[in-house]
Amino acid sequence: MLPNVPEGAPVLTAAAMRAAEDRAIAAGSSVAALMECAGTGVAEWVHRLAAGSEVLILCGPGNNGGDGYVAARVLASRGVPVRVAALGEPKTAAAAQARAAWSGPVEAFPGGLADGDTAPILVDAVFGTGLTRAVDDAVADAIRLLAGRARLSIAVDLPSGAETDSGGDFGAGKLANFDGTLALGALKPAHVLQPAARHCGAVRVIDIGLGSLDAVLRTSPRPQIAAPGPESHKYTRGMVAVVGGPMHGASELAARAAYRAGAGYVLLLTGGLPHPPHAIVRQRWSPDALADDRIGAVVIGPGLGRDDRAREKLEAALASDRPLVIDGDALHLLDGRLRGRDAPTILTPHAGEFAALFGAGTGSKIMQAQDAARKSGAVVVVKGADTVIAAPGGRVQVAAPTSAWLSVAGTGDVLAGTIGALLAQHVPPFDAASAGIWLHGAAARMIDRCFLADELADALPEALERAR
Ligand SMILES: NC(=O)C1=CN([C@@H]2O[C@H](COP(=O)(O)OP(=O)(O)OC[C@H]3O[C@@H](n4cnc5c(N)ncnc54)[C@H](OP(=O)(O)O)[C@@H]3O)[C@@H](O)[C@H]2O)[C@@H](O)CC1
Ligand SMILES: Nc1ncnc2c1ncn2[C@@H]1O[C@H](COP(=O)(O)OP(=O)(O)O)[C@@H](O)[C@H]1O
Ligand SMILES: [K+]
Repeated sequence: MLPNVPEGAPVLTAAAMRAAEDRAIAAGSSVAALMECAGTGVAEWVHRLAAGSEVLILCGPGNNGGDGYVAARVLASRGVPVRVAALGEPKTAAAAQARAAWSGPVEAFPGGLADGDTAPILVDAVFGTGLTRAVDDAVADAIRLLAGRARLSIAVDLPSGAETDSGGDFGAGKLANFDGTLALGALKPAHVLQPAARHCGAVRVIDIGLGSLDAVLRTSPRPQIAAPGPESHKYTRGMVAVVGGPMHGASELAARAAYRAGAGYVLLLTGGLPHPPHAIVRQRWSPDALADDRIGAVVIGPGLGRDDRAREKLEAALASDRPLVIDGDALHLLDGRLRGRDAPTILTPHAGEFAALFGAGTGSKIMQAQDAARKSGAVVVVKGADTVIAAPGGRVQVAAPTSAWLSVAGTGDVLAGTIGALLAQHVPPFDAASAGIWLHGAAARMIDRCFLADELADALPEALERAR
């Protein structure tokens, strides 16, 4: 049930890490002192996890390798059997110093080790945040082979070959899968962005003495959502209007999810005969249906269609002063129409909808989401296995990885309804998006097997219980 990365934690790019390191050094620390902290922290985790088994540490030429030498020395001093294999000589002063303090032998890597001469515990300290170009095939192949054969594999700071800021793969599809990654000082984007994130295993942060970190980017925190009090009634709990269209199932899912996420009243504007769940109030669409002041949020897009009638509904929703969640089909009809809208607006595109709305884009998913939020003036949720939430003012979060079982039809509709429920309770739009994604992900993690989107909606109350 625990997420694979810490929640509400700062996420620093390679440049921000260097700046934090510079600040620590200006305040009296040194690269060697930070490396000593990092390597000792790694050794403490490995000592606990190795339970006496032999550890093989692969060291690269930079400071990531330096961390590896420190860890080797500390582990050996605690009686753990350790072998070290290095990719060449250290190129930095701190790494050279760390290697000089390691009194054991240093084997050549990849060399003979590529044949699979491994140990039960494999520690990858080959490359970290300093990697700026593709890793040689022989090196990437060897790390993958050794990690695959180990009983437990741990990456120091990052899986070697991960691109720190974009989560890309400098290993040309050869990144190894690790059981765990020990992030030094702070999380980096590669711990939460795909494809790198899926190679990290469980990520834990080691404090290396950088002090408090002021990061724009964070992982989404666990929200705190209060249970209704005695003064609550159905309208104070939030009234959500879901604007439906020809694909009824999608808007039904959004409406059901809105209730399950705590809304007090859900209005489904499609018409049709009553059918379960009867709590959903069904009304025919009319352009003045959104005039009801009690409506706290409108969800539009799931099952809306893309015809003239859909356009007319979207126009009415945009013209209203109600907070909006715009998803699915409605995203395809937007055409820059958000301009001039003052009420809170949240866009929830998946990658295809995002590209259709904002173009192919360059830079990391985080930068693209920030850019889209700035241009549109809306909170933008770019969905996927690494969901990014960005606000027009620059605030940005990445959700902790959840469950790949979410990759099934209708889960986006459930998300739109979930966010709508929080928005209708006057939660500010960025926080409503963040909390909605957390509840959605927690529900998926709790089921943790193949499910229907309906079942995901029905698991939301249990997720709500965990957000108190
Ligand atoms: N920031 C902090 O606060 C602290 C950071 N610390 C640690 O430092 C790490 C960052 O260290 P780093 O900057 O020395 O870079 P690192 O990741 O070891 O790799 C770069 C080295 O590899 C080389 N190289 C690059 N690409 C290559 C390739 N394709 N194939 C082969 N070689 C290649 C490159 O050499 P080049 O040829 O480019 O001169 C360079 O020598 C960070 O992740 C953390 O573990 C802690 O110790 C203390 C506090
Ligand atoms: N591989 C995956 N791992 C984790 N979450 C995923 C994955 N694929 C999709 N999701 C999540 O599932 C939801 C799918 O939404 P969407 O693509 O709009 O589906 P639909 O339109 O069918 O409802 C999003 O919240 C997305 O983040
Ligand atoms: K590494």
